[in-house]
This record gives sequence, structure tokens and C-alpha cells, in this order.
Amino acid sequence: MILSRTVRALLGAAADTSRPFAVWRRPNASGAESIVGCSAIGRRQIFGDGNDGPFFALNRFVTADANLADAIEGDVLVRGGEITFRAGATYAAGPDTDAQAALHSAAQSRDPDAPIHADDSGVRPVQTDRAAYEKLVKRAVEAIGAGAFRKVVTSRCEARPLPEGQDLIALFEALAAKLPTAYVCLVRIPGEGAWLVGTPETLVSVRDGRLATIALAGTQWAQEAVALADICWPDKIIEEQALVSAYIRRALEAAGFRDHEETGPRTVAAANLVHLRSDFAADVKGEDGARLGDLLTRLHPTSAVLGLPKAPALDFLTAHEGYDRSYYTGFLGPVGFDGATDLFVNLRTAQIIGGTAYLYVGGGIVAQSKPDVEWQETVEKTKTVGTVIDGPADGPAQLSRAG
Ligand SMILES: C=C(O[C@H]1C=CC=C(C(=O)O)[C@@H]1O)C(=O)O
Repeated sequence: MILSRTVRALLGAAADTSRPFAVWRRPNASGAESIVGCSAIGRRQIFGDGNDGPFFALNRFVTADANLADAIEGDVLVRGGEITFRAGATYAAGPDTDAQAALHSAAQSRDPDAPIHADDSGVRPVQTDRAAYEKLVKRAVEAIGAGAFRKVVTSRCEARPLPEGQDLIALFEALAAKLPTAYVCLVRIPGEGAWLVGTPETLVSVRDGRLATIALAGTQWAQEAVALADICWPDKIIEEQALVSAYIRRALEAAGFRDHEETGPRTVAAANLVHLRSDFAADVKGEDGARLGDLLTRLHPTSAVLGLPKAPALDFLTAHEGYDRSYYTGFLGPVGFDGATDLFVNLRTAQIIGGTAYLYVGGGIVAQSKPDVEWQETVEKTKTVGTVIDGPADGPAQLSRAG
């Protein structure tokens, strides 16, 4: 998937004029879609009254209200390669406002081949080295042993330099080519760098009157060629994933979606990794949004990114994790875009500030977890986005080994 020169020029003009944009390729889709905001990032309610998208939502790991997100307004949309501009309640082929006209004219005079960079400003996250991460995991296992919680998801950040003059869109295209089944997106936020994401995890999707969510947990990585169906999971991981499924089931029921369907767990591939995944679906035809908003606030952050029970797990992370996750393990995605809302957990992700990519990675810790294995799991997880940061794209990622 290669963005057209016209779309490249539009996104480049947005970057040059400090306007936020998001460009994404949905799982198994061939083309990309985009939203460009003509104003700075604002705040929007995702589900509920007054939600008249489209906009692109971004929420942080720690948030007072998951249903109230940072938002890139849908002032300009790109669908099927076609650019349209918001004109009141509809979209037109040409600009309708002065801000849209200014963006359009900046796009027309921009060299489409000129690279698009991330701003060099933004708060750079603190990195955690191997010794400190293993100490964190050991501490988490001790807290579980002392009965503080059953599971906690610890994480860390690692910086990698980008090649000189690296183009953000080239990184996005390379990642999309590598990860055909992931949700791949690039969000450029003036003053805060950009996020490059290749996530396997849907948080909530609502389209055609159906709601879908998943419980994703447990990680193994490649050792030798094994068919997905033949991959065995230790009891520790089966229990860890079952905890996440139980948590999602409870959230669905508490929000009033009692007649939901559940399938799985089954093994799924995500780049060089495999996970256990259960799928949940419910009929939401005629919903006014209140129950969906309630569900979102119950789901986020799920026990796949925080732990269980949530409150003591968060207290532990606040006290010991030692850095700000920012949008990592938050969620993002288009809202009210062609009548659908698709939110994904911000995993397998890098924040790019200037010429540096900050990779965020983590893993679920339970009573039997071993610090060195948990460290290795985070190293394996850096490879999902790291594959395009460290080298050129060479076709879709293959699961060659499992263990
Ligand atoms: C927290 C991450 O992964 C989560 C999602 C799938 C599997 C996970 C695990 O095996 O621990 C994590 O819960 C991450 O990739 O940074």
C-alpha cells in the first residue's frame, strides 16, 4: 500500500502548518484512510449524545474518563484515495472554510516527495534498562505473593535512533506491508511527535449494529516452524488469558450487554509473536450510546494492559514503573467514520520525537513469572515496530518459530 502523491502532499502540508493528522490501514485492508484536523487537538466524547463524528480519538493509559478522548477533528478525510472537506454536515470535493482552503493551497504547493518528520518537541519518556526491568518484575511477583493483586502488566520504554531524515509516511507504509493483519497507524501531533502503531488488539468496534471486543493475552515467540493450531500453552498463560476474558465478560454484563456471544480462546499470530485470543460480540442496534460509553469506561484499561484487580495494580505501577506511559496502552482509532467506530489498544507502538523512536513494550506478570523471561518478552515485542525502524521492509512478517 503506497499513499498517492496527492495524499502525501496533504499530510505533508498538515505537518508543515502544525495541524494534527492520523493515517491508518485497517486489519486485512488494502488501502489507507486519513483524518486531518484544521484546529489543534481537542476533547470529544466517544459514545453518547452529541457524538457526530467523524473524528480520530486518542486516549491515554491513565485517564479520568475513557469515554472522553483527545480528538483530531474530521475536517478533511481521505477514503479510497479521495480527499473530501467537511462542509457543515456533509463533505465536499473542495475546501469549504478558510482553514481548509489554506491547507489545500499548502498541499498544492508542497513537493509530494519531500519527507515528513515528527516534531522535535515533546516530553521524552524515561528508559528502563534490563536490571531495573527485572527488578520491577521481581517486585511485582513479590507483591502478587503478598496478595496485593493477581496480575499486573509491567512495561518499559527503549529509544532507537532513526536514520537521518527519516520520512514518517515511509515508516507507516513499511509497517503496513509487514503487518497485514494488524491495525497500523501513524498519528502526528504537533508539539508531541508522532505515534507509529502496529497493534493486534481491538478495544471496541461498533459497526452495522454489532459490537466486538477481544481478550488478548499470553505471548510466545518464534523458535521453529509450527502451525498455529499445534502451539501449546502452559497453564500459567491459559489462566492469565482466562482472567482477561472473565474481566471482559463482567464488563459486558455490567454495562447491560448480557446476551453477548463468546468464542475462543484460540492462538493468533501477531508479527513475530503469538497470543491467545477470545472474541466477544453483541447486538447493539438502536443503542443511544450511553451503554456503549459505560462499557468503554469499564473496559479501559483492560486487564491485558493493567492487571487485576485494577486499583492495586495501578497503585503498584504508579509507585514502581518509573515512567509515564502517555498514550501507550491507551487506545486510538476513528470514531463515527462511515458510521462505524473502531478503537484499538495502543500496543506495539513507538513515539517518534525528532530523530528518535521510543518503543514501548510490556507484559503480564503473574505469580509464576520469571524476570529474565519477562525481559526477553519485551525484547521480542520491540521487534514488531523495530523491524521498520531498524531496517527496510521486505514483505509481510512470517511466524516461523513458536515456543
Ligand atoms: C502489554 C503488551 O501486550 C499485552 C497484549 C497481549 C499480550 C500480553 C502479554 O502476553 O503479556 C499483554 O497483555 C505489549 O505488547 O506491550
